[in-house]
Amino acid sequence: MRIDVVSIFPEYLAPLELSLVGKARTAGLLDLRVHDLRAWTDDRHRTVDDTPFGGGAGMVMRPDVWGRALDDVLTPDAHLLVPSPAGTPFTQRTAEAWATEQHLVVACGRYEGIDARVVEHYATRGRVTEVSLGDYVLNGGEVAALVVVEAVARLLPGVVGNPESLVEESHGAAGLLEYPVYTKPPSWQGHDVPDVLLSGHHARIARWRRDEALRRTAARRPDILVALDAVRWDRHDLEV
Ligand SMILES: N#Cc1c(-c2ccc3ccn(Cc4cccnc4)c3c2)n[nH]c1N
Repeated sequence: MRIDVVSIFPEYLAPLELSLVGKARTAGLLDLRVHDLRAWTDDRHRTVDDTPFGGGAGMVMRPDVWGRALDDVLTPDAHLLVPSPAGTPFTQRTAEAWATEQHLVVACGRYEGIDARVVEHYATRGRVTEVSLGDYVLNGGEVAALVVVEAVARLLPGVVGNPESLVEESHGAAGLLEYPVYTKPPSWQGHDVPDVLLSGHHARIARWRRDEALRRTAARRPDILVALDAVRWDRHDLEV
């Protein structure tokens, strides 16, 4: 998979050289390219923004600069992603879908956003998705680019050592929040690891983990349970 990220702060994406994503790049599983939008400016001040038509506070990113950049970076099968507070929510399901793509291009806006005609134009030439991390306001699209790249890259075959671990994660295949995890020592600061986890009884451990995942999901994210109409659970077991 190839992922291109275009930003006026390319150094914001430096953390993607570390850890799992860094290893995926070294192993040739991910071709990640980060570009400085200012490379496509046409003036000595390397201007990327201008005042908004219709007035209002802040500045808007110019369509011509973005157009030159995206014309260079996009390929025929690319999916253009534009982080935005007005975008559709990015979820694990989104990450799973995008992990099957050949080429993702992330256009990181700043200021008050990118001139709307950029999305309008490239939607006539290929797939474009305005995507949001959640209902809060960031200063630009770079954090979303970090999140999308990591969430997608870790799903690529060969990136995560044990693919089975992807199934039991929060929001994984079962859709529930993940159960609590423990390691040595068996007792710490007066807090003991649940006995069942020390029992070696795999069926009981699996049941305990399932119950804990359900309990956590019911307590913290009842919306997920409502959405998971396939999940059959007994309210009495949850005592919630
Ligand atoms: N994904 C995502 C986002 C963003 C986000 C993404 C891109 C840009 C480009 C500029 N801003 C600042 C800005 C602030 C207010 C209005 N319009 C724009 C961005 C915020 N905010 N919150 C999210 N979940």
